[in-house]
Amino acid sequence: MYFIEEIEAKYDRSPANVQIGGAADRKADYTDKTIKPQYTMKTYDAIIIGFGKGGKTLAADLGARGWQVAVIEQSDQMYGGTCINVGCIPTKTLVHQAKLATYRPEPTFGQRSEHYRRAIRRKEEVTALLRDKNYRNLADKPNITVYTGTGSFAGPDEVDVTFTADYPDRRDAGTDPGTAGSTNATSGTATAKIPAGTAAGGYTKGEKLRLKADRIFINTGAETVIPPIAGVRESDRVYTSTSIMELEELPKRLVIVGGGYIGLEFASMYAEFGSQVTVLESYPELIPREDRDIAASVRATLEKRGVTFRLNTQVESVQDGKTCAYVTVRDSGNGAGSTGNRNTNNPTGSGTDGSRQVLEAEAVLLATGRKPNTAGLNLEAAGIRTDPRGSVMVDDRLQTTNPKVWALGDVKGGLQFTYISLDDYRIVRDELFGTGERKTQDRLPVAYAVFTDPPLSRIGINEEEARRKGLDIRVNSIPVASIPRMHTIGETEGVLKAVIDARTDEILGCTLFAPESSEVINTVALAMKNGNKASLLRDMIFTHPSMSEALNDLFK
Ligand SMILES: Cc1cc2nc3c(=O)[nH]c(=O)nc-3n(C[C@H](O)[C@H](O)[C@H](O)COP(=O)(O)OP(=O)(O)OC[C@H]3O[C@@H](n4cnc5c(N)ncnc54)[C@H](O)[C@@H]3O)c2cc1C
Ligand SMILES: NC(=O)c1ccc[n+]([C@@H]2O[C@H](COP(=O)([O-])OP(=O)(O)OC[C@H]3O[C@@H](n4cnc5c(N)ncnc54)[C@H](O)[C@@H]3O)[C@@H](O)[C@H]2O)c1
Repeated sequence: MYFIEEIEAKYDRSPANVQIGGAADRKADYTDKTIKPQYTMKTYDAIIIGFGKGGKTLAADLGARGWQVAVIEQSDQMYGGTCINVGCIPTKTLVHQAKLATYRPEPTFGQRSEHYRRAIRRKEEVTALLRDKNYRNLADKPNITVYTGTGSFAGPDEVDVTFTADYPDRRDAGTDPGTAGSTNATSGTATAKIPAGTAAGGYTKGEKLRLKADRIFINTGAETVIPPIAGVRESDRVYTSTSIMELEELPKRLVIVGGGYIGLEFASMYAEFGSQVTVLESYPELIPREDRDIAASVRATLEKRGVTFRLNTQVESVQDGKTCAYVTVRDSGNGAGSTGNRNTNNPTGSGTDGSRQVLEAEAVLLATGRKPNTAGLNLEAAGIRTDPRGSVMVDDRLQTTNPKVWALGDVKGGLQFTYISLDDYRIVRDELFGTGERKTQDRLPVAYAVFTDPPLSRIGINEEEARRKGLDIRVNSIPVASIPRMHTIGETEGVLKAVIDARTDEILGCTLFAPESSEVINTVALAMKNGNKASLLRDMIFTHPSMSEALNDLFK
């Protein structure tokens, strides 16, 4: 039932000033004065659904230009979005803490667990700080309203907010006097406060409000894919990347389902914290988009840290026991690609049944991909179409199939990185205030980094792609051990690789599996973006001793 009907049915009366659905001329009869006409429609210049990177940057920009902006965020623990709260920032805080653990390894598991607990606390501090900062950055602006609630389309230019937290401030919706300004809007460690309003009253959790704007931006991000594995939803020991970072007990044995970005980062991190880690990947190859020599180097390095890889492996079920979970796995085909030490050195292995095996683990992490967050957005009501993967369909300027609505960040599919969402904001900004020429294709090539230890960073095409395309290339590869700087810090594992056009000297791609590569790849990106030749990096004067100076040799 549509919400206004729900309220009317509940109280058997019609609001005085409802402007929705032709109800404005209905008779007002509020005998219960505690009932507020909070479903009066409010009009903004822009509505942003989701507090992600692109959306929050856009909100601040529009606010600074004097627009009236509504930002709708479903959770008071998610101001600032995925990156700040459950993505890049908490993971990289933990990756750093895990690295610290390797400098002075604790002798007992108990001591390693204590370090892990401190690391989780540290992560909480960092995310709480940034969450609060992000909240204030928008909510403290006079013409930006942050609604803590779920956004859902009610029409082509209308969005309903269902409040998920009490909202005491009614400065811009208000018809009721009341209190404002002092209520803590959050729970847990974040302590962002709802700012004081000029008029007050507020909404309670579950209440609804309708907003209208000529420009609406969807920035609702993505959520973990929960694979159809028997028992995963029932088990108390199965985690997502979000929930495992709340786990305060270091798991002695951790099984990770999925060997992609999240799988590898968590495998590297938890191995350094002191867990015995097994990665289960259904695909026959690890990180299939990378050159095989790079994948082999990543795998060998993580195996040295104690990670066990099982490729071509299907997870059949997860069942909780008294002290651990039992993960039943089955090797597909001939098991080619499974790690050589399977069944002999697998720390989690507890028994076999033909090609089946049962692994024991204190925790199981699902790292099986992320899908666009569109459930509940009621996109059909606004004529917004999605593709077969559920991503909001956009053109190269991010406009959806509704000309009043744009989509930014993970929700529109494609590359899922914070800096892509930020660049989406730039495209929208250009569309609204610039020449309207900036497009999604303009940002290529895009670099990325997987924060294993050492990180794997890449830009452009790799050797195998170049050869498949029949390009005339020169491939340079050097081991990390050849870089003086790496000896000074005692980290000599990894490899650097560059793909260069043999005729034009153009840089086609670069992969760095090396310490500090998540920084150095940006230098290569800059050169590529500027159309510089490989000779620029070959002859560039870099500081010494540094990781960057390795580019002199790599681009020879
Ligand atoms: C564990 C992990 C590690 C990562 N590490 C990195 C990294 O190192 N580097 C990197 O670049 N990227 C990383 N990413 C990816 C990165 O976090 C995302 O690409 C990025 O945060 C996406 O931002 P966004 O703008 O799409 O929206 P998000 O930041 O996802 O924000 C969407 C917001 O919308 C809210 N929302 C959803 N539905 C509704 C609704 N109906 N109504 C109201 N609000 C709603 C959500 O609560 C959320 O706060 C990582 C992701 C994960 C999960
Ligand atoms: N450093 C970074 O920038 C960073 C870090 C983490 C995440 N992210 C973003 O988050 C996104 C999601 O990461 P992700 O690792 O969850 O997804 P992913 O798509 O990178 O990897 C998922 C992996 O799980 C495997 N898989 C799927 N179902 C399986 C099953 N049932 N059993 C075994 N294996 C299975 C897939 O074959 C794949 O290798 C990434 O695409 C990335 O954009 C970025």
